[in-house]
Amino acid sequence: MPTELSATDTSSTQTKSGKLGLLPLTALVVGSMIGGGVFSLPQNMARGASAGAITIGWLITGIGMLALAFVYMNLSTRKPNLDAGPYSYARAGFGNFVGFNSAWGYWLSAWIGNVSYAVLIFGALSYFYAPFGEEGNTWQAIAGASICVWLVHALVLMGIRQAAIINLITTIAKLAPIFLFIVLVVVGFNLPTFQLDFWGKEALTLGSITTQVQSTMLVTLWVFIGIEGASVGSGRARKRSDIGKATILGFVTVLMLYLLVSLLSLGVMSQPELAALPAAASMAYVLESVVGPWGSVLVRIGLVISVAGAFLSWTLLAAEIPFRAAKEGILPAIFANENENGSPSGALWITNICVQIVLIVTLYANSTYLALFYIASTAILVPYVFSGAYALKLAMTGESYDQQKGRGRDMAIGALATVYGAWLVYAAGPTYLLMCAILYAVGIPIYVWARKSHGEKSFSSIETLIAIALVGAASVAAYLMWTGAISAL
Ligand SMILES: NC(=[NH2+])NCCC[C@H](N)C(=O)O
Repeated sequence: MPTELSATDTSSTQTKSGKLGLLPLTALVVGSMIGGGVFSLPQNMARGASAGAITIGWLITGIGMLALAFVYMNLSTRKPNLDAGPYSYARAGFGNFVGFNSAWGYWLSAWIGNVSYAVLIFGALSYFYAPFGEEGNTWQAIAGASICVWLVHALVLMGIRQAAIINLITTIAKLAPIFLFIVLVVVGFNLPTFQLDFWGKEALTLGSITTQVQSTMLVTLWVFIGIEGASVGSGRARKRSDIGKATILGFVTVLMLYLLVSLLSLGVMSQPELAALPAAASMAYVLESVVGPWGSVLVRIGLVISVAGAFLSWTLLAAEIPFRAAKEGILPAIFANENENGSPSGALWITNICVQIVLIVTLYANSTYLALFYIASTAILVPYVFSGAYALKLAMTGESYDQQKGRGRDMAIGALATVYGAWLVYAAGPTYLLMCAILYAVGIPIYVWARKSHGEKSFSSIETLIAIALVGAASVAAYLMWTGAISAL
């Protein structure tokens, strides 16, 4: 195949079984990002921000996330052997301990996100069976969620993979209600409602524009998680040039859908009204106010199918990442156990036991979908920031570049993605960062255990410093939680 010889790209993965054209590739990109977040966007965005601030929030996210999308696209062609996702990039660029934290953080985010999915599904079902509760965290909901978790667990142990047919059904289930929502809400759109307090100056609770924009950042991050998976499909592209096009096309499509869902809602209900809606499945309430109860039913059915599909994908991923890391000696060997069906059973068991524990915590702490996905969003920042930084490092050192061509551009993209990541760390705010520090600190002994069992040294001198800082932050966090000064859940 001629593509194999093209000058700057070192990848050979694109040439294998060139199958997918531009449209299916784009669908793959779209599908990897849209999951459950979109169904709650109207309330989640409006709860702390006005229409003006929300627009700025999407603009910043659009630029930052596109940079990240390019980073992954670039890295997947430049380093085709590093195919275990963000974790392998962090490790290649910054050593074992950073690599470990990247895998650990990605794993945390994946399964905590799944807890939020479980709560979201049962919250949506409360319309049909009230005892589940609008937040999906009553004992009935948690019992139902637990049963579903172990059902999916059993299916994956039996060797179930994400089948094309499941993908197709869930893609239709998520896109159909979104399109219909947009069309119907355009009809119900009322310009004066939309223009009401456009910058949130009159609302006493919203604060400055920066504060408002900041309040949207964990939400916009959440709905774009999965962007790192978009480059995974690149190995199946028919034409190499389609990969870039599909990434941009898919990305812009998703951004447009999110923008429309969140902004058009502000023309149906005012910002304070939206903010007062239940956080989970708020799209259902908005559509119901335009077309009546069937709108709510439609959104909820779409949500359940879409999120169930996403739950399965993220269960597979949550097991796959630690499985790979364990195979490379970065996590304890138990994560690398496989059963006779070729499923990563060790990682799967550990993951779903964690999911079960946090589901129970959710019941007692009365945690919400919002709080849970805020933690999942914050947790993924480490793998994201280090992916950007790795792309930046490659472009700066010239490693994997045969010539100067493209280095300047890649440096800019890597820098942009890293800066966006750093801004997100700031925007996440101390509560969620401290909460995550505890979750990351728990990983340290596990890392030491993994290295010890391989008879290897755990930390270099700089890694020791990182570990000490992490333990320090976690201690502060634990103390503050103990005194009740912070509570994230
Ligand atoms: N279970 C997870 N960790 N999911 C993360 C993906 C979130 C996805 N972007 C969504 O909007 O739903």
